[in-house]
Amino acid sequence: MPSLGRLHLITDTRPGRDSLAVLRAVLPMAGGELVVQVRVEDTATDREAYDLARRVVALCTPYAVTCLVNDRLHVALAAGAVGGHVGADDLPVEAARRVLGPAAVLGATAREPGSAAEAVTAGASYLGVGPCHATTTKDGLPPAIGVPGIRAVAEAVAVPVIAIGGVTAADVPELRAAGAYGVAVVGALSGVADPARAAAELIGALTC
Ligand SMILES: Cc1ncc(COP(=O)(O)OP(=O)(O)O)c(N)n1
Ligand SMILES: Cc1ncsc1CCOP(=O)(O)O
Ligand SMILES: [Mg+2]
Repeated sequence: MPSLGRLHLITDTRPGRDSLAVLRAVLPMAGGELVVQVRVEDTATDREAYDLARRVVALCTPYAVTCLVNDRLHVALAAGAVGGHVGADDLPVEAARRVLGPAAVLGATAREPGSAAEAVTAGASYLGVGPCHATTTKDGLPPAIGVPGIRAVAEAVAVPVIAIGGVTAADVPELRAAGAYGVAVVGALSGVADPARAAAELIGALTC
């Protein structure tokens, strides 16, 4: 299994956002710490997801940056991604692992220690844990678990914990102190004037 980067850039395909422009800005300075997760709206067709994933894989390959696909594991396989990410409404982790195979990177969402440990037993290679803080990026999320919630999961599992939800570079020191390995962000890179600079700040905080 390839070593996992600490900064997970999740594509923002909401209207008015340009996820490929953000990725082009971030890739040249991110080095091995970047993971890109292709995430499309639920209303997107598989063809749209596949087309975006192919473009993201093509952009990531020259930089040896890991590309994952959220939810749609057939798209991950078809597009040549390194793996995928599943949550409670997606394929169960053990089924996702069977689909992707033993060598793939497979992320699973968790928000408390019990389900986190179960996801690892079922084959997750990392956990996306949150929402850490409140966020407007996704509707219908459960309450934020805060840094203590991240710590509780990190203490319960031996795989990398990736904190998600309203995370900025300023949050990184206390998240690392709580046991988080890395962070996954949408708005902290997509909603800013200078994504390359924002990524440099995040990676600096994650690797110092
Ligand atoms: C790294 C990471 N963590 C959590 C999620 C959320 O996945 P899920 O709960 O399945 O919700 P959707 O993203 O599918 O709406 C994630 N995508 N990545
Ligand atoms: C997909 C997802 N799952 C939990 S929070 C979230 C969105 C994170 O976006 P942001 O980094 O902008 O808060
Ligand atoms: Mg999902």
